[in-house]
Amino acid sequence: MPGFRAHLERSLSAFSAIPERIARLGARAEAEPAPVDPRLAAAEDAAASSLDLDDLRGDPWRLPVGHFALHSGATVPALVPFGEGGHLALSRDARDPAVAGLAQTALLHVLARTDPGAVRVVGMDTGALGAAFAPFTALQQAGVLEEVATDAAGQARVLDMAERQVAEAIAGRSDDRLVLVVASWEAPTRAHRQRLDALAHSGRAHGVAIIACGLPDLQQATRIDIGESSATVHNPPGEPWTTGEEYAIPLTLPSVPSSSYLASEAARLADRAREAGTLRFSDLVPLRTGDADPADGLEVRIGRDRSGDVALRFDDLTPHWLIGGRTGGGKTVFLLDLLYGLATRYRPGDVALFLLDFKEGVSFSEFIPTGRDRTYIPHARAVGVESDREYGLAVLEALSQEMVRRSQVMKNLGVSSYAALRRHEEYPRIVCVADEFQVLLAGNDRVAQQAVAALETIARKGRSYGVHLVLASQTLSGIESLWAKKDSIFGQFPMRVALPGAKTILEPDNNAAQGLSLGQVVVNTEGGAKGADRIVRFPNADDDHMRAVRENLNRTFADARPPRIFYGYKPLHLSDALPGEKGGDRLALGRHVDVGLSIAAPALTRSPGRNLALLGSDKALGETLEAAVEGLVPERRVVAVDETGAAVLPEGVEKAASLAEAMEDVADDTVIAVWGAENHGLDRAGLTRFRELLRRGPERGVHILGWWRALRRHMDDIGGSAGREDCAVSLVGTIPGGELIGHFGQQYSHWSPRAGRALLIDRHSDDSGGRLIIPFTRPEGVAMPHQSGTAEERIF
Ligand SMILES: Nc1ncnc2c1ncn2[C@@H]1O[C@H](COP(=O)(O)OP(=O)(O)OP(=O)(O)O)[C@@H](O)[C@H]1O
Repeated sequence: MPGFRAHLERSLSAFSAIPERIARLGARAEAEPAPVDPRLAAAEDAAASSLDLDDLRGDPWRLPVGHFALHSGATVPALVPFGEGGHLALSRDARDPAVAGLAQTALLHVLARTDPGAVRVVGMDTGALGAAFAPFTALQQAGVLEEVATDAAGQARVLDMAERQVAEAIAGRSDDRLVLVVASWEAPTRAHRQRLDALAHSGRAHGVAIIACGLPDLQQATRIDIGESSATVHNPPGEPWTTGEEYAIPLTLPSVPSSSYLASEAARLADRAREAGTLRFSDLVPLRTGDADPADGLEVRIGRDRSGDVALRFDDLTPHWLIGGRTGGGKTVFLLDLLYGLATRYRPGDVALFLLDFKEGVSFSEFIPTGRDRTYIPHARAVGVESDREYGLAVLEALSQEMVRRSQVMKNLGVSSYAALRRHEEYPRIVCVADEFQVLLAGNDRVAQQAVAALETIARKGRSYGVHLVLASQTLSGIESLWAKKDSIFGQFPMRVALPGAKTILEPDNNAAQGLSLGQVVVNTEGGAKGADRIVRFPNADDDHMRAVRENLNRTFADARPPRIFYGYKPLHLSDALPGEKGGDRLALGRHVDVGLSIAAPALTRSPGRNLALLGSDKALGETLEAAVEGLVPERRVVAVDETGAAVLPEGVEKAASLAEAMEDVADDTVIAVWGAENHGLDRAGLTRFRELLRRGPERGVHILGWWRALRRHMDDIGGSAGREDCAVSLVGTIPGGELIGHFGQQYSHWSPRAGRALLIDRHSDDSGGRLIIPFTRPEGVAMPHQSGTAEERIF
């Protein structure tokens, strides 16, 4: 406002001439009241009337400190420069009610004339235990008055905060101001005093303004000496009012404000701050759908800090993020803010989300269709709910493969960055979020090792191909595999997001996350380094708004497919299989734990060894055999032998009373399925015949599918290691990996049985170590046949 500034300078220079004239009156002026020189009075009045008091009073950085009484009897408000214009230093501390009143009024003056959030306040009152701030409880509750120090530890904290403010301003990360009000300061230590002086020195230009009561010698301050009946104002540091040291017209301090006035004004300002600081989910996540360009990075608003809205980026500088916080600290909500923000800013063709949740509970249910709500986020390509570690690994490996694919395309196009690739091909940026990712890396087993390797590849190279990781965890301390690789992997995660209770997300010497409240987060884009922190407030998620966003997205992108969902806890049934996934020579056993949940269906071809052994005592394997058989009929002739008495045989299956009967004159293209094969009751000749069928059957379309509840019995029945190749496909249930080594080999020792999963070993495939599958089980509600006592007796 150059006009105003020029006007002010003119007015002030007129005022500054007055004391000079007083000075010329010499000693007479001091000795006894002289008759007023009418020219002086006229000059004072002229100067006073030329001031635009409305403008001056509206300036937050002109503190009202009382008024000057002119010789004519008129008064003019004293408004001293503050902030960049200097600090304010009063000769008495706020235990003097007049001083307290002045400091309190000055503070309210600043807050009332600046935008909410533009000024933070901290205080010290060690001499009166915070009494000077008592009327400002509402401001404290609203977070405007951030801390009042009443002891040495508090003083240190307040000085820390002010120093951080200076550092942030110097680094260009904040443009708000911090007002430090020292109401009283009992016996400051030398070190603390030096820190205050340093703050006074550099704070003026870098965002810290001090009102110092009882510290008249503070540097860079307009000093006011308070006498019994009046006060004297010294020259403001940046704006001399007079050629002398002090301003000769005495100052009358403002009358002491009532505490009820102070409290009601504080409450008004607190309400205003609260309202302005409340960021709603709908502010971050608009209903309309955006089409921002992902070429140079993804940007998403996640909340607000002191200087306004905060947007974070996935780009070359912050390609991968690490998020931490205690349970209940708001991690899920933060992720919802982030992901819904991305989904409303970018088209599904430009951003692809892969969401993995390794904890119990359904964090990502807001992205997928459910029974009650068919809407979903079309950007989500794959969602793992209570994911197996193997599923997480499969997703990471799929992302690595996608990077390889993109690298080949980029090579062909002669480009070396994702941004350049986007000029030719519309590959989406990929954001993969793994919640409680430490589960994936727990221990030092095969999955952990492979997951670390995949993470490392993506972390190192993802930025070039537009692939980004967000790893979230309640704790990082248990992640042995990752700690071992700490430097190599964590170094690739410059973006650190620390929620309340986060321990190891920031550097060990950085305690910025301490004292965060729910809804606040520390964002640090320098790998958690101390001093690079922004405290950001993010909104709570809103179910109704999320649903409205999903509905809108589903309307706008009606062609987008729903995400592939992996429910770690849900059983699968053959009835969910697509027509092309079963029948013919496909033996549908379940689904692989992979990104596409591909069908696990070994082929029953005429090659040697194409027989199946289901191994383990869990009843679910019997149900898997039921599904396998059901998938074959009616295309294949199936003869079933149930030695358990518990099988539910599908329609169209022929029954045989025993394996011996089933093996009589077997026609070509016949499948023999046996439940409880260890109870076959074959004699020596029968066993020979059985082994012969295993060996020679497949070439004429005859296959044996058998469920053995004991591995040793299976090994004996097929003739030990000599018959191993005759049964090339095995589905292993409850048998621990250690017991598999003898028959299958060392590479299967990793298998640890668990409910709802089985290990598919196909000696003719390339999968070293087998593949984890979710075997098909019997749909609930299928009646068990009457169980005969004899059958039961034979099992146990
Ligand atoms: N910004 C916020 N403002 C207000 N309330 C919030 C905010 N963020 C989270 N909450 C509330 O805090 C509670 C816990 O949040 P959330 O479920 O996100 O935590 P979490 O860290 O994911 O916990 P857990 O890991 O145990 O699931 C919820 O009731 C949520 O509504």
